[in-house]
Amino acid sequence: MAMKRRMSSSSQRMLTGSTKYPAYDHFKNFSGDGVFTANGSEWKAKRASVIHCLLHNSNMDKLLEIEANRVADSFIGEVANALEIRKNSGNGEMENPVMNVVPMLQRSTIGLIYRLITHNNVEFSPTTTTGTSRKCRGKFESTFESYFSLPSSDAKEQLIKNDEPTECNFRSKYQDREEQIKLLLPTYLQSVTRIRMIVLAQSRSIWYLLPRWMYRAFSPMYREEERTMVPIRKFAQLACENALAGSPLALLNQRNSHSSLVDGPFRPPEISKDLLDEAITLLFAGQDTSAATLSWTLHLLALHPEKQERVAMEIQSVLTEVETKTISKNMTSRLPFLDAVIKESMRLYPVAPFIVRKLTSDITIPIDEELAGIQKDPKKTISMPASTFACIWIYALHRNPKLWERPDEFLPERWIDTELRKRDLGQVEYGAYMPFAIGPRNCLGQPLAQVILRIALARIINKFVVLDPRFEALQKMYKAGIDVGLGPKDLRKDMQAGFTVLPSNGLHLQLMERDDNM
Ligand code: HEM
Repeated sequence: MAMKRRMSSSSQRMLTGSTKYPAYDHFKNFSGDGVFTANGSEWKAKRASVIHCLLHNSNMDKLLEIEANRVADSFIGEVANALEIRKNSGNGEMENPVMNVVPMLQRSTIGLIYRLITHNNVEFSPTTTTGTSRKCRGKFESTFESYFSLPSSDAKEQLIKNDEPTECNFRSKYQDREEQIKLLLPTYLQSVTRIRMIVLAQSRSIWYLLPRWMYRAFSPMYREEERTMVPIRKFAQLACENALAGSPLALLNQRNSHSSLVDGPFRPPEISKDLLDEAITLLFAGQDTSAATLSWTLHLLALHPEKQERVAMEIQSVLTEVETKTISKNMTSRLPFLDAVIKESMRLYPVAPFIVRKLTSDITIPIDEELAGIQKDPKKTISMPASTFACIWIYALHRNPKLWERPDEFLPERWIDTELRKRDLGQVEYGAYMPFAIGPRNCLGQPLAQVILRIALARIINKFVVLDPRFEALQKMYKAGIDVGLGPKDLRKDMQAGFTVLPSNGLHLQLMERDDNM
């Protein structure tokens, strides 16, 4: 075990003594100089500001609970809508239509992050008429009203960009922008899906090695990137303009770290470039990763109905006890199997599958775990001098058979109290598990993501049985005595290449309402 620990801790050492500069310069056209791409003291100041304004925002915990429940409500509303459309189009007899849940999850999660950072109450997906968000709102009425209602007359100053409106033009301006952002949403989501691929393609091309000005002057890829960025910047700009006082974006706007005014062709001069870059970063980081992780988790649960049933029973027992439909952050601590399912899904499908850093000092690491006795044989190590670019392939680390028992299996049980747990938790401690990265540049949104994923998944699984029609067909054949030699692992989806990964060609599932859902 000691040897194994030393091996996995090499990634920890690389991440501690390293910088993103200049390895992430190809992200700069996308996230500019936001916290994701900034470096040195500028990055430190930005990270401190974002953490302060986003995570230490008063009432964040309550808002997060409301919003995570609302992700599920939006998703449930989308499913109901899709079923209705199918019924009206004459396919009503088809009891269990197959639907691509990825765009549904993308729309649900963008609503969450948009509202969290702007406090502007826009709904991007259709909600259920019996939606629990309404009940939830009742529970946190005062919080919700103060943060999310249309501003009343004395709240005029709440907009960041306030050109002294009268009551009347204030309302219409506000509603116009709300309308604009809803219209822009489909194009925004298509564009962020595309930009993930362009940025990755760039990092794999000759342009990555050439000066940035050459890329901008001569590369057709740059022109495509610019075209793709137009709706992304516009969406972020509207988010900044719609942000209400006290919201993370409004608070960031007041901080030195984010208030430099730089003019540009795509933004009004009132909004600093720094704020716009941060809005682009947070909207993407908060939406894409959560939607992708929820998609992969539903994918795995559909291929493992017995694990899905165990999660459903666990949720049901907690909900029955407290007689509510909404899930609170506290309740998630009583859902250990759900927690294990999410951890295991992020082990098999870390949605940011690799990260890159430039080393700031020389390091020596063992080249293989069996060779980890470096003191005995110094030749079996590899030295990496300062300035080396090191890529940590998180996906491979999470599936390394020398670090994990049965690495390719979906085994949530490994995170529960068993022999496996003892071993695998040891690996976590020593850096063999890092879906949120580790070190100073780890994910700052991790505390939010943990709550969002748990609440949204619990609500969705409590509402629906999630089925993969391919797996169902396989089961039927198996019952009929036809063995085609395929198992759940063979039905796993490929990852669509991008700097974050979604299931390739979407995720087509059947969602069947649970008879016993509360
Ligand atoms: C399932 C959800 C999430 C996963 C798996 C995830 C994963 C990651 C990973 C692996 C990194 C390091 C990337 C790199 O160095 O290349 C990162 C960084 C980051 N994440 Fe997340 N993330 C998630 C959700 C969020 C959320 C909800 C937010 C904020 C709303 C967020 C904001 C950020 C930011 C700002 C950084 C850059 C931090 C820095 O460079 O100092 N993430 N995330």
